[in-house]
Amino acid sequence: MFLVGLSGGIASGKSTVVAVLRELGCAVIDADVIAREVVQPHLKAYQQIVRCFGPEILQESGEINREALGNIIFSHPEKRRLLNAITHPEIQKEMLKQVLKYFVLGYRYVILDIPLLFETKGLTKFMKHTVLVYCDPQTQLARLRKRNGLSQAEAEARIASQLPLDEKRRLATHVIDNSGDRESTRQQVLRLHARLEDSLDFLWARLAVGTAVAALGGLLYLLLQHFIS
Ligand SMILES: CC(C)(COP(=O)(O)OP(=O)(O)OC[C@H]1O[C@@H](n2cnc3c(N)ncnc32)[C@H](O)[C@@H]1O)[C@@H](O)C(=O)NCCC(=O)NCCS
Ligand SMILES: Nc1ncnc2c1ncn2[C@@H]1O[C@H](COP(=O)(O)OP(=O)(O)OP(=O)(O)O)[C@@H](O)[C@H]1O
Repeated sequence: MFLVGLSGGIASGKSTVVAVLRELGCAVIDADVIAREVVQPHLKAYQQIVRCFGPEILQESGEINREALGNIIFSHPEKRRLLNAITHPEIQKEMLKQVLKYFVLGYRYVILDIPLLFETKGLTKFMKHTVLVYCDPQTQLARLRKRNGLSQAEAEARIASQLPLDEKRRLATHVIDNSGDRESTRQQVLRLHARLEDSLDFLWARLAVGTAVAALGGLLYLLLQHFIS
């Protein structure tokens, strides 16, 4: 089994690409979804967040007010580091559990959608492939502002809280450019999917060659034994 790390920048189109991969039957684990699950009331991370950020980041229901927490952490790097230190270990544990689940279910590769893949030290070494969902800076800013209803300054602060996409682009083994329309992105995802499936064929071919060589070696050994004795 191998892992494929998928990343991008905020609002660069990761979910849009993942939707196509899921349609194609791929197993995908979404770190943003897990990040929401691990901060449910009464879990360890929830209690730590309330202790560090105070009850003002809670909704009346007791759940975390994500908008309020986002406003704090995207404008204060030290608060962001604190939130990351609380949530990331829990997110990583849950992701590992889900990888094992897919392994047991017989999936031969799993796609991990991790927004901070390239920012998190040592994470890419577990990935056979890394995919960057790229988007040009003006389009990224416009899509983020529109989706989240943010001012120019708020959107820029969120983008600046991550490594620039041009830098991530150099670190990835595959790039999907989502600056254009959805159909152009879909075509690129279909090509990526074909390559992932091809690398599976390559793995099976290596396994088959390895088995054949071992079998021939065994046969040769038996023949030699027969003729020597
Ligand atoms: C700050 C929070 C409450 C904002 O919640 P909200 O529902 O508004 O946004 P959502 O979770 O859907 O994230 C949207 C995008 O923001 C970016 N983002 C989220 N957290 C961070 C972070 N700590 N640093 C930089 N970018 C981040 C990512 O690109 C992500 O895809 C939430 O993102 C959070 O709890 N973040 C900390 C956990 C984390 O690092 N998540 C990223 C996946 S590992
Ligand atoms: N090719 C496209 N053309 C037009 N709009 C798009 C395109 N791709 C994505 N969008 C829109 O841009 C916004 C961001 O896309 P998406 O949610 O896929 O990004 P993301 O990287 O998953 O975001 P996040 O940072 O929240 O995880 C969404 O409102 C989406 O509908």
